[in-house]
Amino acid sequence: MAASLPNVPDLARLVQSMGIRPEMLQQAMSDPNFRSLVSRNPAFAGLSPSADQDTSGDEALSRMTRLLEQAKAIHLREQSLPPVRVPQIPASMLLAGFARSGNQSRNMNESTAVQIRQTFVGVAPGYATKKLEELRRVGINDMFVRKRQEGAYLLCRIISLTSHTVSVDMIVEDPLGVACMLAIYHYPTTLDCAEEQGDAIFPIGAVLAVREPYYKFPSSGEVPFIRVDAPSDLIFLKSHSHRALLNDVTWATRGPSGVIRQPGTAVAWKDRGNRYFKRKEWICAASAFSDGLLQDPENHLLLLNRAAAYLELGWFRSAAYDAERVIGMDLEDPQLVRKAVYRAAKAYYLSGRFDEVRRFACLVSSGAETQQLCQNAEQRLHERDSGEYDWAGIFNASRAPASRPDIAAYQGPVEVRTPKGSARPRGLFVTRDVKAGELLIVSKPIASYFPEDTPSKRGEVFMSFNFLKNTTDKRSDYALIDLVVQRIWDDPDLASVVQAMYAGKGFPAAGDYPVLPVNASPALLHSSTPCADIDVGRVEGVCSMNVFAMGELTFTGTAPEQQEYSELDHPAALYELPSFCNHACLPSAGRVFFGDVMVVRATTDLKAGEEVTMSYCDSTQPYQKREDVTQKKWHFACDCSLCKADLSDSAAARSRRAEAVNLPSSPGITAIKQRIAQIKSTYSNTLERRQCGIKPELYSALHTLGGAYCKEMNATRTLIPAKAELCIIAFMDALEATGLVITDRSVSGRVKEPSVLPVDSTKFPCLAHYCIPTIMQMASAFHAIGQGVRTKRWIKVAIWVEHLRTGGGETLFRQKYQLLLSGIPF
Ligand SMILES: C[S@@+](CC[C@H](N)C(=O)[O-])C[C@H]1O[C@@H](n2cnc3c(N)ncnc32)[C@H](O)[C@@H]1O
Repeated sequence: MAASLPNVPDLARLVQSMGIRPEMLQQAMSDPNFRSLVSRNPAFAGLSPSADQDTSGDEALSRMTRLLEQAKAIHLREQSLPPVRVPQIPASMLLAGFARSGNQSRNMNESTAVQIRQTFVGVAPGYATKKLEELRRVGINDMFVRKRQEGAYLLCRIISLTSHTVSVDMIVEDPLGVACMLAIYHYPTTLDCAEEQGDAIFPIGAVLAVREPYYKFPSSGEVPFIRVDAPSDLIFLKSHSHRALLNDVTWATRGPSGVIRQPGTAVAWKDRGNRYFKRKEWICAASAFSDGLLQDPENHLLLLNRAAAYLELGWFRSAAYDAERVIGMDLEDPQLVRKAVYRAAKAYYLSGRFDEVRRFACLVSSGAETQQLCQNAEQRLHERDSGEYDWAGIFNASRAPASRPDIAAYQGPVEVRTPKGSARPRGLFVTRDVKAGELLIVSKPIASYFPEDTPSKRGEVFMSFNFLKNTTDKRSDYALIDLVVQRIWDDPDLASVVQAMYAGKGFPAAGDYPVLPVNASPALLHSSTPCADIDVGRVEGVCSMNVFAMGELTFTGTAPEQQEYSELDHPAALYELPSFCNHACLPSAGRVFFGDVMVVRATTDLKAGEEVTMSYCDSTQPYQKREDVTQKKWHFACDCSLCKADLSDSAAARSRRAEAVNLPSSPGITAIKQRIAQIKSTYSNTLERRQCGIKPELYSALHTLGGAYCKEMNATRTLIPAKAELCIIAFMDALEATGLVITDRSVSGRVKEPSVLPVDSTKFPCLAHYCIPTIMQMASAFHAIGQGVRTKRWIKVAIWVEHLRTGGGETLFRQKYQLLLSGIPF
């Protein structure tokens, strides 16, 4: 039964105005993830799904896939049609319609408003690289719809307030008075900004040049609009150099009403900027200070304040430049000098240029805050150069929501290269022999997103259709693209790094890596213009192919501070070095996250020159599912030792195994045992299997069996030692299926060598992260039957595995598994 549209006034109109056809929404409503969000929203009261609407995960997935396919078909159809000219729509009509829909969304009551935000990834038509002076001016009526106007720019001015869904939209007019809607995507900080902030960034009356504009029809509707995907295509015509372009321009209309008078002096701009700053509207503040500096380029207060705004925006290069300029002015006021020194030091610190921070340690003019930064910088330099970290302290700090630990990045014995004389693609390799557990990389993200960063708008339903991956993405996946654009805004070297990263099929080959420093101007000339043209399409590709969901593969029990995220939004980040790591289902390296910091360690001994691989999928899934992920999303066939072992079994055996794994879960021990027997019978004793040494599907089933014994005893609240032993044996079998070599399988009697671990500690299990919960449950079972020595020995095994996986030894282990350890005297 199809879900009916929610009984919320304006929703239907809102949905329509966003280009979402009602039937598309109907289909989305049949997805359980989507519905779970909706059902938790009071605005959707009356829409709670009834039992007969429930669908299995697979069914929901195929519905979402159909929704995506429909959207893609509309997009492709539109692209296949020839460009057309359109009849002119009077500006007054456009303005009236736009104001009506804008007012509706502005007037929505925050608590009951339903906002459906739909967007697409993979539709950017390109980005402009030619300077404005090299382009010819066109008017709106000169443009064709469904066409990017190459070699041209549109001169226009804003004549409406803004409206905001995913893009910031407004009505603009050209000098002839012809109007159209302009939609700006990916402009820094606008994804979740308030309407008023949109109005301040794009104020009525502002004159803009849109380089190589793309005029298009909306996904539903007939009124075309100009879509700006690359925010660097947009130029605010403010500076003297740009004013020259306006000299011969006359405007046919008297201009819009509602223009807010611009400050006439640098001081007035400063005051305006300070007001924005207080409201944490950093980009508006930076723009106001920049405008003031256009009038008075040497104004130290404007430079100092702009440095503070840039720090908030993550534009550290320009923040340091502005602050250094103030330091260079030798001001007499010691307080101002102290501020300048601190802001410069902070900019270097936050951009990881810790050596630069050192410079400020001996300055008489530096205050206590700077001195503290200098001390911290010494600690960071030690981390960066030695790879020695206080992991327990970092773990503690990373328990806070949206944590971004203050530590240095580290590049251990690894390098990115393309293997010569091999079909292997470019990847990450060790430069010397390393041991299992050795630290390879500590990576701070290029950009990271936590749902907590943006206080969620109640009732928001964010749908991002990704045509590059053919997936319906989470809000985080889309938000990450904007954050990367924001980071690139002020960092030309980072732009080259992104250019050098894999962006997926359909993009020009990635550039060389490592990248050479870019010869660019030392800072932003104005906050509204990025340091380089931004290839947004490539940023989308890079984010799509390299995003990491932070927090995956961590297991600490259910710690109360662990944040629960909706299925539609979760923490996500983009990293530099880890993105060059190729995949293996049975990888040579594993990752853990401390907040948004990714730590990569070897999971096996590696000889110099061997490849560092990580798993892109759940390695306990059967071959077919893993292959599906690597082929469909990444377009390659994995040839790791696990895949070789699986392929050495017959195709029929692999199918039977997949079938057994996919059987609906049954809690009964007999059923689980049957499934184990079925799975076991599908593995052949081939050379490849023996070399690989693991049976992940069997691990999962045996772990479930051990858990079922525990559950049974918990349910009856009776401890039956014989059953506890069966449970322990199942867990041991499970651990052996992950490659752990157990040297003492005894479950009762005297322990012969209590000080020796009951495992071969020269053989580290590749699937270490799966082992910990199993070992901990087994230790609990030993504890329950009064086997104190065995309990301690197995916890020591867990510490050994966890240390090699995460570092931090017993101290970190105790903190991390506090909850699981509670009740076990250790
Ligand atoms: C995240 S990138 C990894 C780094 C990439 N090789 C590069 O040059 O930047 C993912 C892409 O690398 C390639 N790749 C990753 N693992 C692979 C493997 N095991 N075999 C072949 N190609 C692989 C695929 O093209 C995949 O889409």
